[in-house]
Amino acid sequence: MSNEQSGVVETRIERSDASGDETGIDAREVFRRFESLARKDRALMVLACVLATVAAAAEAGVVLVFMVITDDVLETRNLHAFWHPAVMWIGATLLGAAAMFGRDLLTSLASERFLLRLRDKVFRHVQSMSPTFFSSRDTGDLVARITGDIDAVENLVIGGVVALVSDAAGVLMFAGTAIYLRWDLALVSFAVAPLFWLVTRGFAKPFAEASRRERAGNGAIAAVVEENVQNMMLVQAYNRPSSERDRVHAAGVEWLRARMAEARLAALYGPVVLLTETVCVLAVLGVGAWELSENRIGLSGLLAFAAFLGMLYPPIQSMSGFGVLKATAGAGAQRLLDVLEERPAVADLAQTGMYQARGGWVEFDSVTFRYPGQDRGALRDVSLVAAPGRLVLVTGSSGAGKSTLTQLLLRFHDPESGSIRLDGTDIRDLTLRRLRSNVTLMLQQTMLFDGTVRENIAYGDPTAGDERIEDAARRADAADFIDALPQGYDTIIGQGGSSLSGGQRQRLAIARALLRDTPVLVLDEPTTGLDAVAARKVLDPLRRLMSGRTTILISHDLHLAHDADEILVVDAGRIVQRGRHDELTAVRGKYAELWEAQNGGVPEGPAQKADTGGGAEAQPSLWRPAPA
Ligand SMILES: Nc1ncnc2c1ncn2[C@@H]1O[C@H](COP(=O)(O)OP(=O)(O)OP(=O)(O)O)[C@@H](O)[C@H]1O
Repeated sequence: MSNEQSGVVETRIERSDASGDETGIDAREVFRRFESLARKDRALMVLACVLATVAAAAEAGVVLVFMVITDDVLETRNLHAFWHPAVMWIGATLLGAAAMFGRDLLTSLASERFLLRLRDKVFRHVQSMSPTFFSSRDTGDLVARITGDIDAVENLVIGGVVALVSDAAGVLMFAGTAIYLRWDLALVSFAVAPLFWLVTRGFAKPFAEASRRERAGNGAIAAVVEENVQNMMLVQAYNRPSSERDRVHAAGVEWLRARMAEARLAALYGPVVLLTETVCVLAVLGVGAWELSENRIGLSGLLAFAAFLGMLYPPIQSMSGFGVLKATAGAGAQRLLDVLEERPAVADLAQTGMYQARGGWVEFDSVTFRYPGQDRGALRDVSLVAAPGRLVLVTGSSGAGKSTLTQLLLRFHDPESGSIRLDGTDIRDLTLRRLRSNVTLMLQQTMLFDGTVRENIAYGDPTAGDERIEDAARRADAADFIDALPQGYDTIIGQGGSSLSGGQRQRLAIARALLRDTPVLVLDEPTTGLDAVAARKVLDPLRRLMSGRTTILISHDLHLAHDADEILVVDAGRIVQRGRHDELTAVRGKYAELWEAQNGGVPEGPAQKADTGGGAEAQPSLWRPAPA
């Protein structure tokens, strides 16, 4: 699979040369990296450019007609000669207007389609990243990059290119017309035109820096607001609204400063350009006045030429402004490429091994793994075998490496050494899609979407009909509470299932997993965070879910210890004990300690919630029969 197909983008970025510097990347680099997305709309852009040229030609035609009117009507005071050029004027204006309409429409279409492709590409890339990528970034800032900074790139790659061609056509047409009308005055007007270029060059760097600060400020606001919205209950419960407001305000002040820097520059740019234009017009008028005194030009001819300069200079200004556009686009593109240049932790290669489903054998063979940038291995020389239909319980203190096991099995990372096999095939030889379609992951934090109950269950198998969805809900013991909801299966449950209790959310997740129906199941702390009653209610559905599947159950809570075919105790990345519950409680060791901490005669109540090692809290044993 090519890099493009897998959504992996080349990582090498040539930082900008002298014209770009640390404020962003060079425009050529922006084109090189993103031009391929514009290729499909090349015909649209060419047509837009042709129409832009027609519009410029029509405007130049208007100037010529104006000259005819000054020479043949005004100079000679001959009204009869007025009507023909007047009709030509209207015709040229209509043609120009139609061409401009087409140019703007086609440019917008090409721009929007480019944005659509770029957003899809960035999002696909983000989707290929491992959990470490997301934990090391501010979500709000990431969203701002995907939604906001892509505009900056489009402004250059599509809008900028059409505008440049449009302006260049205008300059050429008007310059040609100027030479045709008065070559001597035209040469004077060309000689002073580079002043515009000098002005823009002076503004480009400060504009780029201001734009970079503005984009970063925008990302920072999004990050703080997103974090607050996510954690609003905590903020309110801890009486921290005012300090959080201060954070949002501080980010807002930073953004305001950056916006004001941009506004100052923009406000200054206009008058400086106007001044430059005045100097240019005066230079032409000066030479024109001299020619007038020498009787080489008539007054009306000179005034008409001066009016014509009003048309020649705007496209020159606009072309010079392309430098500013390049600089600001470079700043946005840099932020986007910061995301795109991150490599996914695993490469999704074409399947090489001959995979044959054998019921879901999971094997870890001397697996060692270290998170990027960490000195200590999160897993060291871990081996385990989970046979089809068997339950392997992995327990241990917090930070021991239990969840890392699941991350490796789903290939969010690859081991440093050793191998993991599914049904005898190394999982690196399977496509991610094939691997993950064999494994269902259920996390402690139940992931639900803002949709109906039905949609959330059907996420496990989008092809499932109502009957299968409702059957899954029944087997997950969720049918009763769903029926009691105002609109039953069509009730919208809010973002993250916010209108449901923790136990209800977990039972929906179980229904979804039942529907998914994969041979391998990975449960990461399925009862942690639930109170004793809610946890007890999910045990039976969990057993139904695990029945007949290879299950790796990660848990501090030993509620299902008796069900486990094998228990692995992980400590500091190593498996320090393994066996069945009875065997492990019969010897003194880490497992017996964990078990006793939860069950060993500790009276019910707060004491039982002693931390089993710094992570999730232990809960009262669920093995005692529930009160009738
Ligand atoms: N993304 C990460 N980057 C760096 N280190 C990490 C990352 N995720 C986990 N770790 C480290 O790896 C070790 C194992 O973490 P892991 O989450 O597997 O532990 P755990 O046993 O599941 O803990 P808990 O029971 O608290 O969830 C810990 O020392 C942790 O700090």
